[in-house]
Amino acid sequence: MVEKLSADARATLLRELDGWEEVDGRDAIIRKLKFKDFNEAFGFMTRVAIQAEKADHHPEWFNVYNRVEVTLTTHDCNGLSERDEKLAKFIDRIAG
Ligand SMILES: C[C@H](O)[C@H](O)[C@H]1CNC2=NC(N)=NC(=O)C2=N1
Repeated sequence: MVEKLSADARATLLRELDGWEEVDGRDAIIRKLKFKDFNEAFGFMTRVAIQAEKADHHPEWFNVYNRVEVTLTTHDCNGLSERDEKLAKFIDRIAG
């Protein structure tokens, strides 16, 4: 069972993260990233995919050439959980 973050934990998380925004109309966060080219973007996605599979927590994402948009939420609790926190922090570490 996965629990939603408390309102406090959620607010703290949004302050700690780098460039994430709340998604309109749903309990989710999105970060829009731009890379030098497709190779850099896909390299990033590969690293996130390996981490996501390990943690059994998967992003919703969109890619065109050098742009990647990552949306995080936890379907199992219909909102943000510690799983999103961990994956968002991983993404911030590797995105620089
Ligand atoms: C059965 C399996 O553990 C679940 O479906 C996992 C897989 N990946 C997931 N990813 C995300 N983003 N949210 C989930 O609730 C989720 N649940």
